[in-house]
This record gives sequence, C-alpha cells and structure tokens, in this order.
Amino acid sequence: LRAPSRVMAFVRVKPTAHFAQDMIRLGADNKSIDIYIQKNPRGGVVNNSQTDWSFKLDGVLHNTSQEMVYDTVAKDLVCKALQGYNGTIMCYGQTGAGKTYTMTGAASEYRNRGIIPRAIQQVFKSAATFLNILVTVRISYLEIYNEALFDLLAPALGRGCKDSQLCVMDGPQGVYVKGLSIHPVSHEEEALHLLFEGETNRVIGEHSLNKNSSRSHCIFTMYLECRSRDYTNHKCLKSKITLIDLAGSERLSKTGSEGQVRVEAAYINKSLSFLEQLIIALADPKREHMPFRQSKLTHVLKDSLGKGCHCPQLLQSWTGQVLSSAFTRESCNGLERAPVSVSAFRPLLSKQQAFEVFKKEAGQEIHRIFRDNKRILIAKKKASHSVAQRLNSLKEEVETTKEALEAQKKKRRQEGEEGKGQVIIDENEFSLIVKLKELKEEHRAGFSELKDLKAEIQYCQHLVDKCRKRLISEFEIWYNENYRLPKDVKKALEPGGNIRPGMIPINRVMSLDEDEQDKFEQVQEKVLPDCPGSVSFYRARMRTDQKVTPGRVPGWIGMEGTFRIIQTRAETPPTIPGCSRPCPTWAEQIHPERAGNVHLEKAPETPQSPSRP
Ligand SMILES: Nc1ncnc2c1ncn2[C@@H]1O[C@H](COP(=O)(O)OP(=O)(O)OP(=O)(O)O)[C@@H](O)[C@H]1O
Repeated sequence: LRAPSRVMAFVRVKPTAHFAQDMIRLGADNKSIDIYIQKNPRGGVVNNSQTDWSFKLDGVLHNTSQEMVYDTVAKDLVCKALQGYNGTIMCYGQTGAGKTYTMTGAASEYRNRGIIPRAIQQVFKSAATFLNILVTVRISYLEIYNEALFDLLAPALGRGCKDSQLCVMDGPQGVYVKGLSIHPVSHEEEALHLLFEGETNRVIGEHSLNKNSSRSHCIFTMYLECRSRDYTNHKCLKSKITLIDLAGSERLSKTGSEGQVRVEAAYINKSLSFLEQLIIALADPKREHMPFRQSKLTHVLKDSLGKGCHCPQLLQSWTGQVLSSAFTRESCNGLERAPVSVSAFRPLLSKQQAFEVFKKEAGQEIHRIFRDNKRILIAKKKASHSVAQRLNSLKEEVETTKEALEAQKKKRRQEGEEGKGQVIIDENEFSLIVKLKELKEEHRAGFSELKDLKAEIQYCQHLVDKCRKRLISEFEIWYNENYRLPKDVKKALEPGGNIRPGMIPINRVMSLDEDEQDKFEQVQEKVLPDCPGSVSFYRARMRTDQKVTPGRVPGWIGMEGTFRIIQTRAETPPTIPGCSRPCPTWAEQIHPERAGNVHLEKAPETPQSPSRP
C-alpha cells in the first residue's frame, strides 16, 4: 500500500484577549499567514534583521473547537490507519501555546478532549462497525526527558530508575525502543485509562508562560492490526498512529531561567533544533545521509518520519508572537510511506459464525435450555391469546343476551302481567336468564385462566431473558478466550491458571466505591442524553482518579498535579534496589506551595545519567 506522501502543516492559534493583529495577518483563504515585525531601532545603521515572513499552510485553525481541529487534522489520518497506512501527528510550539490542550485536551471535560482521546474513540468505534475485520489495538506511551527515555505506562517503581532506562535500537523491522511496554487494549475505556494514567506520570514544571508546562516530549502510539475474519484470508494489515506532544520551545534568557529549568530548556531547544534539521534534510532529494541519530527524539521517530514512511501532520501552535517556519509544507515534501507488512494469521470466524459454532459446542446446554424455555413461552403466549379471544366473544355474547333479556322483560311488562302480584316468566325469558348465568360463569373462569397464563408468561419471559443473557455472556467469554485475549490471559484461563473459566477476568471488573459510583452515575445522567459516547471517557477518568485519590495509601497523602503521592514528614521514601534515586513518584516537588504538611525532598544531582523529577 502506498499513500500520498505529502506532509500537511496546520497552525492553531490560541485564543487570546488581544490578538496581535498589527503583526499577524491571516490569509482570507485560511491557508497563509503573514508576519510583520518592526525593525529594532537599536539595530544600527546597517540593520539587516528580517522583518517580514510569509507562510503557506494547509490550514489555519483560528478560534477553532477541539472537534473542528480533530476533523481537520486527524480524522482522515485515523481512517487511513485503519486501512493499513501509518500516520503521525506532531504538535510543535512555544511553551504555553496549547500543544497539550490540542493533543490530550482538558482533563475533566469530554467536550474539550483532544486529538488522542478522539483518535482512540474513532479507532474503537470504527472497529465495532467492521463486520469482517477484526482490529486489535496495542498502546505505548514514551517520554523523552533531558535526552533520556521513560515508559509512562511502566509500573511506578520501575519508572524513572537508572536501571530501567530504555534505549532506541535499530532492528530488522525498523527502529524500536528496547524495554518499552506495549499494552493490548480491547476497548476504548481501557485505552483512555492508559492515556490518563500516562499523563499523570509526565514531567511537568511551573513556567512563567504555563503553570503546568510539559518539560518533555511525549509519544503516544497506537499499533493497529487488521485481520480478516474470513477463513480463507490469512492476511494481517499492520499500521500505527503516532501522536506526539513535543516539549515547548522557548527563548533562553541569560539571566531568567535557572538550574533545572535551564537544563531542561537547553535539552528541549537542542532536540527541537535537531528535529528541524532532520525534517529539512528529509525534504532535500539530494541528501544521502539523514541525521537521525543526533537526538533520542529523531532516532525514535525514524520510522515515523524517515524514508519509507508516512504522512506526518504537523500542528504548529503559537501564542501570537512567535512563529517558527521549520515545518513548512515545502520543507516536508518528498517523504514516502512504508509498505505495510502482510503476515500469516490463523483462520478466523466472523462473530456470527463463531456464535453458530458456540451454540453447537461449548454453549450447547445453555442454548438447549434457552430454546426449550422459549418454546414454552411461545406456547403460553398462544394459549393466552386464544383465551383472550374467547373472552372477547363471551363478552359480546353476554351483552347480546342481556339485551335480549331486557327486551323480553319489557315485552312482559307491556302485556300487563305485572300488577297481578305474581311475576310469570315464559320459557324464552327463562332460557335467556340461564344462558346469561352460564356465560358469566364461563367468562369468570376464562378470566381467571387468563390471569394464571399471564403470570406464567411473565415467569417464562424472565427465564428466557435470563437464559439469553447467560448465552450471550458465555459466548462473549468463550469468544474472547478463543479469538481475542492476549496470550498471557489465555494462559491464565487454562486449567490450573489463576483465572477460573467462566469468570470475567478481574481487570475487566470495575470496582468503584459507593460514593464514586454515585458520582459517576450523576455524571452519566447529566451527559448521557446528549452524548452517550462520553461514558468511556468519564469511566476512564474515574479509574485514573481513583488510583491516585488522596488518602488511599495509608501513611501517604495525595495532591493534585503530576505526582500525586508525596512523602509525609514521618516516613522515608522507598528506594529501588540498584537505583540511587528515590522512586520518582515520591515527587521531588514541582509545586511546593501545594504540598501542605509534607516534607519535600530535593533530587540528588546526577549529571552523568539524566533522570526525571
Ligand atoms: N485553544 C485553547 N482554548 C482554551 N484554552 C487553551 C487553548 N489552548 C491552550 N489553552 C490553555 O492554555 C494553557 C496552556 O496550554 P498547554 O498546557 O496545552 O500548553 P503547551 O503548549 O502544552 O505548553 P508547554 O509546552 O509548556 O507544555 C492551559 O491552561 C490550556 O488549558
């Protein structure tokens, strides 16, 4: 498969109260930007500083919603990824320009979710509509901080430790990060939970331009595999979506930034400059050597930017004053896509076909009970229907008999039989009275029969519903065990494994506190009528928040922010064997003023091996 190889570049303008309209002009077609900067009067007599720039783009996103940004920049790319094309989106811009807002979005609001949660949603929504294609999704989340790699999804104790540092390797299949965990995910909520969990592990710091400034480059990757469910087609299309939130570029003043901030800024600027050089080199058809190895970022992105690859979309974000032209359309042309690998895969059944097999094999007994109950239910419903019909005609007959009897009585009264002290009724009237009595009795009996039948129907319906649910849930488990579960879970399900067959794997069971459950249900009630799609988002948020809720860990208290668990005065931070630093989650603090009664420990200086706060 080959895709159009052009890189697209968009600029998103962060909304500000005072847009610098005297310096920045947006083209009427929304595809160009002109910048005018007045010459510095102190520049001297010969002042060659450039004052005007013009940029051609694929789009300028000014006053644009998150949804519109996604539709413009990412929707088609994700669609293509599901057809086997790799896709990369990276967001570049000055500190505080809105890169994280664009890529991840507002933490607590579904409406303002960014490109990554929307891409996750699109992948799972589309996968659910594919009848004959099974899509498997795996996720990794990598952070590059001060030229060191960290796995944002690794267990807390392993993250940030010198021994667990990852490294970029060139393998036969391309570049990969040795030691980076890749997580299989089977539904949207699980993927969102990983994203949110990874977010809480990112390095952030306070910056004059952004209170929660990301001090690292973060690369969220979704690895997709699309397989035909058809027996005869054993192909597997592999692709990946790489979503990159680059650390914010900034101007380093000689006096302003200090210590750690200055070191971080130097690393960030250097790596962004190498990225710029690489992209310019890639666009030059005469260049033979591509400088991938100049930085960890460019090395890791070799497959996502380099020859044989994809169509990165660059989302440049700026605050209205600074604009870099590193990634213009022209400079990025000429990139190519990698051929998508096609590998053998065992035969698969469509879900419908699998259900037929299940009914004949593992689900035979429950299916038989379901069928029997359904047969009884249908028979009871038929009986009830005919009793109801009989009752209706009885009722009609009662009415006509009553009318006939009334007419007979009237006739008798008119003939003057009354008044003689004795009521004499003729044979006709007598037979009508007897008939009416019999009809009423029959009606009463029929009515009670109908009542009994209705109760039986209700009971049978309940049994049928229960059987149906059981049949479906057992089928889902059987199907997942046989067709979807990753190898390690399948192993755990085998006899002697730590999950009993028939049980729902524990990681799928959500256990919420009652309060949290209530809170969640309230949120659901509020948002569900408008957007049922938000359920996974809020559930995943709840799961992430629940994990880091203050007070959950005895002896430790939590705080808002990147590092939630911090050390109390009374205790010493745990250390990891072979690691000179305390576990990074026992945060060397970034927001000391928010820490309350906690003891904040400063990180030991380790200049040789970079480490993250
Ligand atoms: N389009 C927007 N609409 C509303 N708020 C925005 C928008 N873009 C950014 N913000 C807000 O501006 C602040 C800074 O944004 P963000 O953290 O995304 O910047 P950043 O470019 O990732 O910065 P850094 O490089 O320092 O991490 C946040 O409070 C964010 O909510």
